[in-house]
Amino acid sequence: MIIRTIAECTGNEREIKAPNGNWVSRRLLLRDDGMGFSFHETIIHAGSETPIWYKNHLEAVYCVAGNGSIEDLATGEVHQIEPGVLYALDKHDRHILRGGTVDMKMICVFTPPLRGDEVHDADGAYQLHE
Ligand SMILES: CC(=O)NCC[C@H](N)C(=O)O
Repeated sequence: MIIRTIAECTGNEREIKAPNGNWVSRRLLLRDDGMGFSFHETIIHAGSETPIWYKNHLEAVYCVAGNGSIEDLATGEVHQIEPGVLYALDKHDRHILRGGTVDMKMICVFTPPLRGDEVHDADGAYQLHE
């Protein structure tokens, strides 16, 4: 059994900050934990705008605090995000994630699991690692 706290994933190699400052991700479960997915708490900063395209991963995201929106770039639809809202990128959906008036706290699950040091590339994707 794995027991891990958010404090243990803060201020060390499990905490990854976006190079552009838009988000911080605390990675509670990673590939080496052997669960088959990774599990993160991500803070999306208020007012930020991040184009994302996880072409190599599926991601589910559940909002537990704050507000913002997600724009589906295939349809142009914009969905508001607030606590209790989940979105799942089941089609590797290209999107723009926007922070709202206050920081958003999201719980994120990735499959395949992240190794831990990933940051977005120019397309807003994470690379796959062997
Ligand atoms: C919601 C989202 O994808 N934000 C970017 C960071 C990502 N969740 C991560 O934890 O690496």
